[in-house]
Formats: sequence, structure tokens, C-alpha cells
Amino acid sequence: MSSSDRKLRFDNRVAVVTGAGAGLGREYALLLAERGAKVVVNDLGGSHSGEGASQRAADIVVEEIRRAGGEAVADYNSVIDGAMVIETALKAFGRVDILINNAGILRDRSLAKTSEQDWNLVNDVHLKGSFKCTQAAFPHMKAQRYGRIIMTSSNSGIYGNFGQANYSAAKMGLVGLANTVAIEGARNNVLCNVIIPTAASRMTEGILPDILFNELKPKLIAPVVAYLCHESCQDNGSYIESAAGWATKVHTVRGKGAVLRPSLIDTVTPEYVKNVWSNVTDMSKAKHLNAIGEASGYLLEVLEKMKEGDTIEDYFEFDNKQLILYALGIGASVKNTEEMRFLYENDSNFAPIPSFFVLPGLLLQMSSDKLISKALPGKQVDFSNILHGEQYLEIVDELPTSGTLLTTGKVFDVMDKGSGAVVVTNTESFDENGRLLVRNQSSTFVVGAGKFGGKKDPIAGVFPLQPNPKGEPDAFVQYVTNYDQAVLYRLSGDRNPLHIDPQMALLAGFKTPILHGLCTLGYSVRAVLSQYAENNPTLFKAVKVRFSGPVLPGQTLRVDMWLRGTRVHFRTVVVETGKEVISGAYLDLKSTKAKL
Ligand SMILES: CCCCCCC[C@@H](O)CC(=O)SCCNC(=O)CCNC(=O)[C@H](O)C(C)(C)COP(=O)(O)OP(=O)(O)OC[C@H]1O[C@@H](n2cnc3c(N)ncnc32)[C@H](O)[C@@H]1OP(=O)(O)O
Repeated sequence: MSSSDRKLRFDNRVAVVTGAGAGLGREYALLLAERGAKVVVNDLGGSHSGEGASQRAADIVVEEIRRAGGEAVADYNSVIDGAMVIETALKAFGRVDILINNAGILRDRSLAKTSEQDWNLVNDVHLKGSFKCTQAAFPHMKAQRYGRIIMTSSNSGIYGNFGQANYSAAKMGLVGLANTVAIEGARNNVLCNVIIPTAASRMTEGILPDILFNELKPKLIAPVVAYLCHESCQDNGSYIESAAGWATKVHTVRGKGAVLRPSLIDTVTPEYVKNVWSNVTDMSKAKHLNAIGEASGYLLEVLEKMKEGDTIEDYFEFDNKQLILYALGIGASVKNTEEMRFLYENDSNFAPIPSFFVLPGLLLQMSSDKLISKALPGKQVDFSNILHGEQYLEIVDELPTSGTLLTTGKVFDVMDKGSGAVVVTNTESFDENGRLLVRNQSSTFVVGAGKFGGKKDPIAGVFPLQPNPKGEPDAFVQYVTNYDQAVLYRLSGDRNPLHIDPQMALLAGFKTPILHGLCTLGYSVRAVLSQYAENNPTLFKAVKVRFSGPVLPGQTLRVDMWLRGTRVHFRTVVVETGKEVISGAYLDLKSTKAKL
């Protein structure tokens, strides 16, 4: 017989089961006794609503156990007199090893009709009774360095149930009680767990549908509780739900949450709370915390970030659909068979166009209406006066085709350019394993926000532009953008109305909506990859551009390129006007595969 086949025995163990005259309690008592435990069968013998008292219920179960050759004594005390219940065990058997707090009554009424007496009685029996019995057994268990305690909760507590305000509250209270008993007993091998049973009993009769009621046999739950009470079970502080021959662990989880103020000197406003409410309530990144220390530890981390000042973070989720939509947004087409790899998820070389990864950084900045405006106190900053000025993107590690990135960012530099202010933001994006994948640096040109007496030049760490080499370009690639290019591109996330709404464009000083700077950047990256990397995105290292003039959807872009080692210098020109729209730009490749 292998150790896993060996019967779990409770010889020499003394178990107290409260409310053991019927239902679940009776099954626990019978099973533990059958497996060698000496059992105190506690039952006051009242009705299911707590009225009356009779010794009959406990006596019958004791008789059943004895007839089967087991050892048991009856105890008729109310669990509120916990010390007397435990005293019965000490007197009869000299010790107490297992306590199953199972006794309970129901006084179901809607909240409005629940009297104080209904409230008190239910809470007294379930919550106070479990407390009193546990408190009485605890020192004995600690002294012998062995104890197993079960609290009985209920889905009515966890999820609520109409007409059970008193019962729900008591049942959730038992979860809290178990949490702390588990902590206080752990050092002395006194372990405490919670059972969340759904069983047909005199308490659930008439509440559950017949078909369910018939399958919810208390007998099917007893082995789960017996195992939790066995010395081989090391669970402590677990909540185990069980019914109908099925069991699972239940966890509380906590979401990632959202920071409600950018820095320690800021206050929290109801408006800010409203703005970030979807992040507050987002449970997609919810986690179970094992201890209260983890909860406060995380708060300390949040405070540290606030102390650093104005660091913001957000998640960016993507899969092949976003990659394909982005590729279409920057003009990729199956007309060019080499670009199939950017447009068809089943292509054997399916991969992201590297410039897709400007999005997590940009969208992070756009998620906080305060980031740029806080860098320029007293200046008007909104979609009517911000233009994308410059962009640096560096791919640090292998890019996935789907996943969730955590992006963190903060303002890195602010410059006073007279006609406007330039706010430089650095962001970093990490994958689920904390691997840094992408670095972005964006400069936002805030038109008309200059002349505030700030410095003009960038600090070290702002990626400088590189003037194009003198002489004719080595190569050029030309693309015609679509009249609806901005409409398509904005579906990748940048919904700035400047790119679609004629009124907004007028407000910003343009006759018609203009194309996203990052869309023009995407076209330019495609041009370089096609010219010098055989469209192999894994050769891409970094790109830096300045948006030096606006582009209108439908215009033709010509990307002029100069290859110098593995650096491709480039500029992008609108063919119809001859105006440069991307200047001083370069794209670094890991190696080149020049087209002949
Ligand atoms: C909230 C989250 C962030 C939001 C991000 C944005 C989201 C997007 O939806 C927005 C967009 O995509 S907008 C579209 C793309 N961008 C553009 O079209 C801007 C094009 N550029 C221009 O029009 C001018 O360069 C212009 C208007 C920018 C500057 O022109 P001028 O005022 O004439 O300036 P100029 O006299 O040429 O130079 C003055 C000083 O400013 C520096 N500078 C110029 N262009 C810059 C630019 N693009 N970026 C950064 N700095 C720039 C010059 O170098 C000069 O400084 P210095 O005297 O020190 O040399």
C-alpha cells in the first residue's frame, strides 16, 4: 500500500464538533469517529431558528458512533459558552486537538424587517460562538503544539443573499476571524481554515431548488473537512468551498489599482478619481496577496513613486489584430509580398513593424491630462496647441506579437523655445516578466507656451538629431498616403481630434486635419526597412526623428536616405509641396541588407 493509499487516521485525537446533532456536523462527527478520533458531539438541540433546546439530537449521534465501535460524548452547551464546550472534551478525554465550528442558526428576514434580536441571535451563534469555542481551545492546542480549527463560512457571506443580512455578516466575519487565528496559531502548529459548504440541511431546506438539494449531501463534504483537520494537511488560512463532491480553494484578489495623484504634493480630487475609475476597478491584473504586509508593502512602493514625482504607468495590451491594424495605418500593403509578414498572422515570419512600439509610450502620455500641463504651470495645454515635435524609439529586446506591456514614464526635460515650449518625456515598456523591451522619448511642442523664462537647450540624455549627410541621397522610397490615412491610423489608439475633426484643425491653426506625426514616422521606417533591411524588422535598433512640418492625408511622402555604416540617415519630404516634414532623422540597424 503506497503512502497515498494509506487511510487517514485520527487515533488519539480529540475532536469537538459543534452543531453535530444533524446535517454537516453529524457527518463530520461520524467520519472522524470512524477514523479513530474521540469526538465531542455538541448540540444544543434547538430548532433551526435557535428556539428551544433538547439533548436528543446529540445523544442520537453519540449513540450512532458508539454502536459503530467509536468513542463519543455528548455536549449540550450553547457555543456561546465556548469554555464549557471545550471543558467537556477536557473532562472526557483530557485534551482537544480538533475544533470544527459548525453550529449555526438562521433567522432570514429582509434587511428592513431584521430585528435587533434576529441580528444578535444569528451573530451570537455563528460568530461569537466560534470565537468563544476557539478562544477556549486555543491555549490547549498551543501548549501541545498541535491543533486544527475549522470555521464555517458560506457563499451567502461571500456573495450576499437576499434576506440574509445577519447571516451574511456573520459568515464573512468568520472569514476574518479565521485569517487572524491562522496567523496567531501558525507558530505552534495550530492551523485554521475555512469551509464554505453548500449542503442540503435543515437550514437550506426550502431555499435551494429540489434537484440541487438532493445532490448536496453533507456526506460529500465531510471528507474535505476531515482532511483539513488531519495532521498531514498543512494549509493554513485557506478558504475551501465544497459541494456535491467538488471542492476548490477560494481567494480574495486585489486589482492593480490606480494612482490618484501624480506626486506627494498633489491632492486627490473627485474629478481625478472619476477619470481613472476604470483603472481603479480594472481586475485584469488582479492578484492574491498572502499577507497584510504585502498590501502595505505595495502602498509604500506607490508612495516612493509619488515621491520621485510625476511618474505615471499604464498597461498596453496588444495582439496580432493591433499589429495588423497599425501596419495598415502606416500604409503597409499585400501588394508588396515582403510586407505580408506584417499583415497576416499565419505568415511564417509574422512580426510587428518595430515602430508599432511607439504606441505604449504615446498612449501613456495621452492617458494623463496632467503630465504635460504640470510641466508648464500656468500654460494652456490641450489638443488645440500640442504638436508632436520629436520621437526616439529604441528596441531593447526581442519583440513579441502579443502580450501586455507595463509602461512607466515621466517628464525628462522642458525647454523654452520662444514660439513654444518643448516637453520631453521618457517612457519604458516591460513585458509580463519584467523584461525591458522598448524605450521611447517623445518631445511635445506646445505652441504659444514659450517665453516663460526657461532654458532653451536640452539636458544630456535628450537624443539629438543628426544632420543629413551632404550631397544627394543614396536612395529614396516614395509612398502615396490615403485620403483616409489618419482615420485608419487613429484606430491604433491616438484619437487626437486634430487628425479628423475640421473644427479642431481650424482651432489648432490648420486648414484641414493633419496626419499623425507617428504615422509619417511609420511610413519612413517602412521605407528604410524595405530599402536596407529586406523588410526584416529584427534588424531594427533605434530611430530618431523631428517632425518639422505637417503632412496632409493624401499627400505623397518621399523618404531620402543616406547609408553610413549601419546608420541610415533620412529625411521625409512631401512631394506635392517639396517641404521637409521629417528632418535630421536616422534609423540604426543591427546590420544592413542593401537592395542592389
Ligand atoms: C499629451 C501627450 C502628447 C501628445 C503627443 C501628440 C499627439 C499627436 O496626435 C499629435 C501629432 O501627431 S501632431 C502632427 C505631427 N507634428 C507636426 O506636424 C509638427 C510639425 N512641426 C511644425 O509644424 C513646426 O516644427 C513647429 C510648429 C513644431 C515649430 O515651428 P516654429 O514655431 O516655426 O519653430 P522654429 O522657429 O522652426 O524653431 C523654434 C525652436 O523650436 C525648435 N523646434 C522646431 N520644431 C521643433 C520640433 N518639431 N520639435 C522640437 N523642437 C522644435 C527649433 O529647434 C527651435 O529651437 P532652437 O532655437 O533652440 O533651435
